Amino acid sequence: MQSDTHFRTGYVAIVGRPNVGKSTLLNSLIQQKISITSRKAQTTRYRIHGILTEQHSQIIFVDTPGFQVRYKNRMNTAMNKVVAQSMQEVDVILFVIEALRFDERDSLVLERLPRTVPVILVVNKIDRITDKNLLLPFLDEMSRQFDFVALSPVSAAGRLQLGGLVDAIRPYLPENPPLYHADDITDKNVRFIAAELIREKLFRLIGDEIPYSTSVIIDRFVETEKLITIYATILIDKPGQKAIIIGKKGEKMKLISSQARKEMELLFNKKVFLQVWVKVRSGWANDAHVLKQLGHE
Ligand SMILES: Nc1nc2c(ncn2[C@@H]2O[C@H](COP(=O)(O)OP(=O)(O)OP(=O)(O)O)[C@@H](O)[C@H]2O)c(=O)[nH]1
Repeated sequence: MQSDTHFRTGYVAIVGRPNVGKSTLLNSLIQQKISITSRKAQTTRYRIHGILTEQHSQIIFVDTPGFQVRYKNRMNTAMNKVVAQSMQEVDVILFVIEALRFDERDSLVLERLPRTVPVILVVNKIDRITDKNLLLPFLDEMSRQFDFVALSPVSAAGRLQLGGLVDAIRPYLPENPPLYHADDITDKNVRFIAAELIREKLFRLIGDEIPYSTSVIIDRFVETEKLITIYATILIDKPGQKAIIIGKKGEKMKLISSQARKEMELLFNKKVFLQVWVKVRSGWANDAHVLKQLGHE
């Protein structure tokens, strides 16, 4: 039997430009839907821990937000700070790019990688490659750009070669006992997860009309033995956005609430009563008080 002293536990940051599949990768690795995914860019706003516990190791993933370049406000500054900070503190960095694609936005992230932490290049979406002969030269070219400790081609969505990625991470984790119970999937509290689920439904069901500056606050979260009661508010910038979110006869809002509630019930394994309001809060992304409620400062 292997002694406990050989158990490895460490922190891993997932970085990369928006839309390369960081959230999908995290979800596939921990096989739980915690981090928000969407076809749109820049939907991840928080630092999220996903935990993968195996027989001899525990990997604590930090899902960092995409680099915010579109809008300049306090929210983005706070987020960039989170990215920089989480990159310094971890044991391994996964730098995620798309297969056969490396543009200046990837390059911007690459330039900001610390030299003091081992970096694994994760080449995602390999399921999309039609000519497999192109992969090797691409990996070769990438390995010239930075001193990666490993190159790991995967498909996060297709769950291809994820075991290889975990094997590449493991040697760089320090020998430590596990920090979390094996059943823990995240150290974020349930209020946060509830807010993320509502936000994901917003992005999925409203489409392009909904700006990225929209956010969700959980006003009340009461859990009893049989039921969780949640009151949430969707904060929007402009009064005009309210009608879009609520929809004709409240149809959109109903759909958002009921889909979010169903997922919460699955995840929390309990009946959920969910009430969602929409409020206009002009310029909220610059409001220090709101940022604090969202856990940014
Ligand atoms: N074909 C394919 N699509 C993928 C794969 N992984 C992710 N995607 C898709 O790529 C899109 C972006 O994925 P996300 O996981 O939200 O990307 P992200 O990097 O977390 O994005 P931000 O939150 O904007 O930083 C989604 O539509 C995913 O379904 C993959 O392995 N193959």
